[in-house]
Amino acid sequence: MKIDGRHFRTIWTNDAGQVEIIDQRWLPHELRIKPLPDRAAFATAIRDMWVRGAPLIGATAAWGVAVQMEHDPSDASLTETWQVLHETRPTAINLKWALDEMERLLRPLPPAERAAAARKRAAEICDEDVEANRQLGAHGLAVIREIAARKQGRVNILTHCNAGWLATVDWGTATSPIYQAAEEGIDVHVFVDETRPRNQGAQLTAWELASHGIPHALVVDNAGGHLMQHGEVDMVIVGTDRTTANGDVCNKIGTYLKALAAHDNGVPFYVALPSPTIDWTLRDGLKEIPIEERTAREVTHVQGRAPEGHITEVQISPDATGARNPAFDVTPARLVTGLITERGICAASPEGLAALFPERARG
Ligand SMILES: CSC[C@H]1O[C@H](OP(=O)(O)O)[C@H](O)[C@@H]1O
Repeated sequence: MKIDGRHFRTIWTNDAGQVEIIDQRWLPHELRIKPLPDRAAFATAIRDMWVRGAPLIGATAAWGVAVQMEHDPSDASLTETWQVLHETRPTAINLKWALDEMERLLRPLPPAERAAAARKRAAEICDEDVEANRQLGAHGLAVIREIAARKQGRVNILTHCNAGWLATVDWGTATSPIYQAAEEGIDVHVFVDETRPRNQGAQLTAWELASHGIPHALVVDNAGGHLMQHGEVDMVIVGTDRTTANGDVCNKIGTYLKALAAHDNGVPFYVALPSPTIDWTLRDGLKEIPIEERTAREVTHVQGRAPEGHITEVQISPDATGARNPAFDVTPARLVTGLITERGICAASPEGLAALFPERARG
């Protein structure tokens, strides 16, 4: 999407063929571009959330394999790279999807052919993500159009965390319908959950929407239920890091609470996802999806811009206070109104997903 009128993706190759990314840790205050010269840099970028968001994690991993094949295309290197990148973060299934894609392509090839093939496939994965998110956005747009027609007025949408273009290669998932609705002239307004502890909403989603001139308001994570009780939310739309074959949705911590509030107040709760985010092997998200536990420091400290203008981190709790930091939770399918995919919208159920992905239903 555009930053000050200039089109960006979140990951790209520069004129010298080097992979570069937006280092999202410094947004919204600083736009820092970083090269990723080797496998270690790719692993650090994913693990330390220079890049984050399920589709972008997958795309970054694919490029990480491609860059490593230019350094060492041996079988051992391919095996080790799968392992090194896979262990960076456990929850987003796109990481394993992308690594498996690269493994399936490269393993049968002679090592001498692997680097070129890997680079080609990594670029394809990025382009496929952009197109899938554009397509799912068009499907999600229909939901927003229907609400706008019914209300004959502003459509108020609540979203949690950042499932924007910064979480993907471009367009975003939850934000793609919003961008397309705004482009069509529909009056949309977005309540942006700050999304503690890392504030992806406050720092990333708010920055995205502000950059695109989309009306929005930042709210604390605990305000969503109140807004829904008072009829101020027409729909909730979020992304996901892994959705099971029966429609259970794993997403940033706090999503489940929004789904409960939406269900209690009759507010439609949609999840936007490209199909690499579906884990077809799982049917019980609560029991089977690994939930990443991140550092206590992410909870006990918060990052921001100091009055002097530099970015800093401050402690918000007593020295003696520890913290738990589960980074995701699972929303059961029964609380999900619909899944918005690149192939259309379906119920969060095995039947719904099978209707859109019959090749998967056949196993
Ligand atoms: C379109 S996937 C976005 C998804 O990823 C985020 O997690 P993180 O920032 O920790 O990578 C969050 O769960 C978003 O909904």
